[in-house]
Amino acid sequence: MGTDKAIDKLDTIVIGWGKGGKTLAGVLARAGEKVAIVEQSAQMYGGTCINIGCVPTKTLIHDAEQVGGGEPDPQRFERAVQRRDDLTAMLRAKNYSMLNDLESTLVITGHASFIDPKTIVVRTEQEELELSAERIIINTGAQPAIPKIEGAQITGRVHDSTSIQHAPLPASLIVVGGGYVGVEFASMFGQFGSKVTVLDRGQRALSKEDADVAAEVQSCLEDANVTILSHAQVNEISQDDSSATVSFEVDGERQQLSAEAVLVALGRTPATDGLNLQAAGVQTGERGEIVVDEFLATNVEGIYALGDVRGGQQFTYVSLDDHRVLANHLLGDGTRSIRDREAVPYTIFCTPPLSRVGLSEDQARAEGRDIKIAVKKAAAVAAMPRPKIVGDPRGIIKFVVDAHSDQILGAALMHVDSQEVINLVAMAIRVKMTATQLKDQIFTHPSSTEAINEVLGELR
Ligand SMILES: Cc1cc2nc3c(=O)[nH]c(=O)nc-3n(C[C@H](O)[C@H](O)[C@H](O)COP(=O)(O)OP(=O)(O)OC[C@H]3O[C@@H](n4cnc5c(N)ncnc54)[C@H](O)[C@@H]3O)c2cc1C
Ligand SMILES: NC(=O)c1ccc[n+]([C@@H]2O[C@H](COP(=O)([O-])OP(=O)(O)OC[C@H]3O[C@@H](n4cnc5c(N)ncnc54)[C@H](O)[C@@H]3O)[C@@H](O)[C@H]2O)c1
Repeated sequence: MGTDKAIDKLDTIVIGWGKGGKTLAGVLARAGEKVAIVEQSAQMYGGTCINIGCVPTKTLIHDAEQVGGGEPDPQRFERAVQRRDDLTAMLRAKNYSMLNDLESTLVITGHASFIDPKTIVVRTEQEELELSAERIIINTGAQPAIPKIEGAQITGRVHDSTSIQHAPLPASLIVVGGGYVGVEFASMFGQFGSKVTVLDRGQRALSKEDADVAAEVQSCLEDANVTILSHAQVNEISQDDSSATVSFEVDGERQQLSAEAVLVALGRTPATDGLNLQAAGVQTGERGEIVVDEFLATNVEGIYALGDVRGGQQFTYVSLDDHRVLANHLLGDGTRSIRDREAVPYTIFCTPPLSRVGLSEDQARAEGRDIKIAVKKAAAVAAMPRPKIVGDPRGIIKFVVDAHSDQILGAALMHVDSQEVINLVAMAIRVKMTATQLKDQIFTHPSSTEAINEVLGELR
């Protein structure tokens, strides 16, 4: 698929098919603009989320949860991989036609780089194309960070989050990095039967979470065949025909572990290499991120950036909201800004999922706030039969509330369906609902949401 339409003069070029950029391309085209979207790989129409990020990983996690541990079953894993591939192929094709079917949108498959502030060159499989437009929007996402660890190059038994999705089910796996990617893959492979060890340099697992919440996650990971080693500073990775070995230090003591495969998950770096931003004069920051103002404008007139490439929180829904800010700035009344976001929640899809919004107890205390806490293990919530019905009553539910105003400051929900319930809590925070008002809402039954009635009754 390449350039099958001729559009004489472009108004906007979008570089990279990320969530925000593709949505904005559609909005601008429907508003009458002539738009080109440039994506470097036909396997990436639709961007990271649907091809190598959220959707494929959550599909595998869902299927792993149906297995729930035991001996590795490669055939079952292969069936899950096939289901994932079918789903991502369907979404990729749909994404392609969503833009390509628009009369005034040109889809170009090739790698883009700047020649000057209004012009890019696109290297397709067949040719080099020069494209110019008054407005250029950069939405090239992020890529796995390459750590300064000897032997950490992605080859053979050493993987990043993309390559491991195409590797056979390992009997044993070492995950370097206990962040989102590390925890999700550890939990997933553990439930498919791999013996998993996570090495993280943090003081304890999930060190950004309160100790009681992190302990619950760690306990559920242990149920899933996963061991977490904290304070682990990885120095070297080596591999041969049969295994890979990771050398690391814990409190100055040198240790080694071997496994069939290693996953390196040490963050994602804004994808600005190869864009030749100097030719356009676009300013970047310390991590290579494109520097933008609150309306997503770069320092160069007519050039904007959105999504992971501009630094900030790396979530699909943040990239999507970036598109709302930019659309409002370009076509609307200009009142939206990335600074007006409040209570942005997140979910780490371990099993059961951990979802968070706002302040943790530790953060609230560090800010010197006078707070009340409500906390209960999910299994102890009498009026929440849903997790028991679906067979996983594990987890913890915690609310942090201002002792004087009764405003909800934050929540940590770790239980079945928490990825849904957290959105309701986030909205309650945004509309400034008090904890008492939220506690007394009517919720459906049997649902996971109704735990809120009981847990918020425990505030003290
Ligand atoms: C394994 C994994 C799981 C994740 N799970 C979640 C999750 O559950 N929930 C969540 O919200 N977020 C998740 N994320 C993060 C989320 O995927 C990203 O934050 C989001 O996809 C970023 O979107 P974006 O709009 O910045 O661009 P992307 O979707 O990253 O798109 C950028 C596109 O630009 C293309 N490109 C790059 N350079 C060029 C160039 N020079 N020329 C042409 N094209 C180029 C790339 O090929 C890519 O398709 C996950 C990420 C990973 C890696
Ligand atoms: N469910 C989701 O929303 C989801 C899922 C996956 C990824 N993501 C996004 O992708 C981004 C990247 O995820 P990630 O997990 O790669 O990065 P991350 O920043 O979340 O985690 C990296 C981890 O590696 C550890 N670390 C760093 N250097 C180390 C070293 N040398 N030795 C040992 N440990 C080290 C850090 O302490 C940290 O815990 C996330 O920030 C997130 O925004 C989101």
